[in-house]
Formats: sequence, structure tokens, C-alpha cells
Amino acid sequence: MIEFRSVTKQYADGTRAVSEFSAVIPSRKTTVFVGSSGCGKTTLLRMINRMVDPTEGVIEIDGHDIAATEPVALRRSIGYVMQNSGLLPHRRVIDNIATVLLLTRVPKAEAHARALELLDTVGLDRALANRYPGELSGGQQQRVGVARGLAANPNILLMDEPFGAVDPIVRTDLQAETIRLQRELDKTIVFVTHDIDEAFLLGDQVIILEKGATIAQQGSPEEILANPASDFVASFIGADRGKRRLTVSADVPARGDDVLLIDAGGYAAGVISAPGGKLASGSASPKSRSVSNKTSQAGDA
Ligand SMILES: Nc1ncnc2c1ncn2[C@@H]1O[C@H](COP(=O)(O)OP(=O)(O)OP(=O)(O)O)[C@@H](O)[C@H]1O
Repeated sequence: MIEFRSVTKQYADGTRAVSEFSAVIPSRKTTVFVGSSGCGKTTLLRMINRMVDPTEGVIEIDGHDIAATEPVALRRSIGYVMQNSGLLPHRRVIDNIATVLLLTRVPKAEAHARALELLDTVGLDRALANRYPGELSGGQQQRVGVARGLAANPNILLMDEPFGAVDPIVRTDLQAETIRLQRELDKTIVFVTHDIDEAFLLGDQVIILEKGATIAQQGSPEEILANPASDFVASFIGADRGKRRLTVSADVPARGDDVLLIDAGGYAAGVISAPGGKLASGSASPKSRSVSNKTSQAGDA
């Protein structure tokens, strides 16, 4: 569990990026910070691994104040995936994935063996191991970025707008992979996005933020959709615009932990079955939770 208690971050130039933020991020679930540009999402995320230190307040991981943990050690123990993958261009895929392991003095042969396993984990062919990042597609690069984030087998994985730069079809694949990985690997994932649909799809807990990382609403997608806490939230989730109709489906019987992915037209794009199920394209199956994002043609101009 990660706990923020009255955390404030004021940068040297006086910008108050985060103001007295308090929240609990449960273990082995996905929590999504979602909000407009500049509201403080990345600052919140980076305070978890001490890339940024708070000005005030306390952040605890499993009851331990992280201020007492040496920043480099903390950073290496927490996976981090960023937009544009952040891969080192002059290092092969296998070396990029193995970076943290090699830094922590894991023998090279062992680090490379683990990197190859991780290619399997993120659904990439091992034949890509010797390529350079520039020889991969954007979606493949992001998968390598996720593999690198997982290399040290961290309990916590931080993901900062990881799919912001890929096209919508690849993005849907990567989102499905993230759900599958969370189920298979049981990590605590903290995910940042400005895309509310992505937040509702991936998040067990969604925290909608306004400027200064002020919490507009915090809850499960179902809770937020059923009861937007304010006009701001209603507007942010698109509930009052007629542009999107976000609905919670109560009429479909639950079966296990299946998740139905619904495309922009409101059709079933696939089903992810638990545990560890693969995406089954086009099959419309019952689900325990679905967040439909039905985009009406008329309102989508
Ligand atoms: N190093 C810094 N020095 C000064 N101000 C900063 C610094 N980093 C971020 N900020 C400011 O803090 C505020 C929050 O930035 P942050 O990057 O956390 O927001 P964000 O919600 O992640 O935005 P985006 O979605 O655009 O990435 C912004 O006003 C930003 O300009």
C-alpha cells in the first residue's frame, strides 16, 4: 500500500504543483491519476520513487516513510514506464531491458536470460532482442519499455502516459496487455493519463484531479460514473455533454473476472478472461465490470 499524507510539492520557481494531497493506493490494484495537463499527475507519480521529493507531507510504502530510503535504491526497486518508452537508442533491446539488473550487479548471462523471459511476458518475439529501439514500431518500443520496468520484478510499477504517443489501435492492444499483465503479475500499478476512457478501462481506483492535484473525485469507475461528485467531474467524464455516453452495465450477468472491451461504437472489441486470459477478439461475453464508452455520431463532430 502506498499512502500520501498531506503531500505538497512547490518547485523552486514557486509553482505549487501539488497541494496537500492525501490518498491511499491499495496493493495489487491499478490506481489511475487522471486530469488535464499541468494538474500535477507526473509530480505525484515521481514522488513515489523520489525522482521528486515533496516540500511537505509524508509518503509511505507499506508503512515505511520513503524519505528514509536512499533515492537510488528506491528508484531501482520500483518499475517506471514513461511516454516514448525512454529506451536508450544505442543499446540493443536485450540490454535496454536488462539495464537495471546490470546496474544492480546481476551477472550478464542471468540478466539477459531474464530479459528474454520478459520479452515473452510482454508478448514480443525473442527475435527482436538484438534490434535497436529505432528498428521497432512505436507499440513494440512501448512493450520493451514495460519489460524494462518489470525487470527487477518490482512490486510497484509506475506508468506515466505510457501509451500517449501510439495510434489508437495499438493503444487498445497495449491497454489490453496492461490489464492482462496486472492479472498475471499482481503488481501495484499507478498509471497517469489525461484520457478518462483509458482511466476507466484500466483503473480499479480512479482519482480525478484538478489543478494542484486537488482531488475532484476518487473511487471505482462504477462509483464515479454512477455519481459524479460535481459539475466539473460530470463535464470531465463527458456525462453531461451528450458527446459520450458512459454507462455502467448492470444488465449483463457477471462471470468470473472477465472484462469486456467496448469500442468507440459501443461494440464488443474483445474479452479479457481472468486469470491470465488473452484477448479474444470479437467475442461478446458476460463480464463482471464493463465501462461502455458509446460515442454518438451526432455529438462527436
Ligand atoms: N521542474 C519543475 N519546475 C517548475 N515547475 C514545474 C516543474 N515540473 C513541473 N512543473 C509545473 O508543475 C505543474 C504540474 O506539472 P506536472 O508535470 O506534474 O503535471 P501533469 O498533470 O503531469 O501535466 P502533463 O499532463 O502536461 O504532463 C505544472 O504547472 C508544471 O509546469
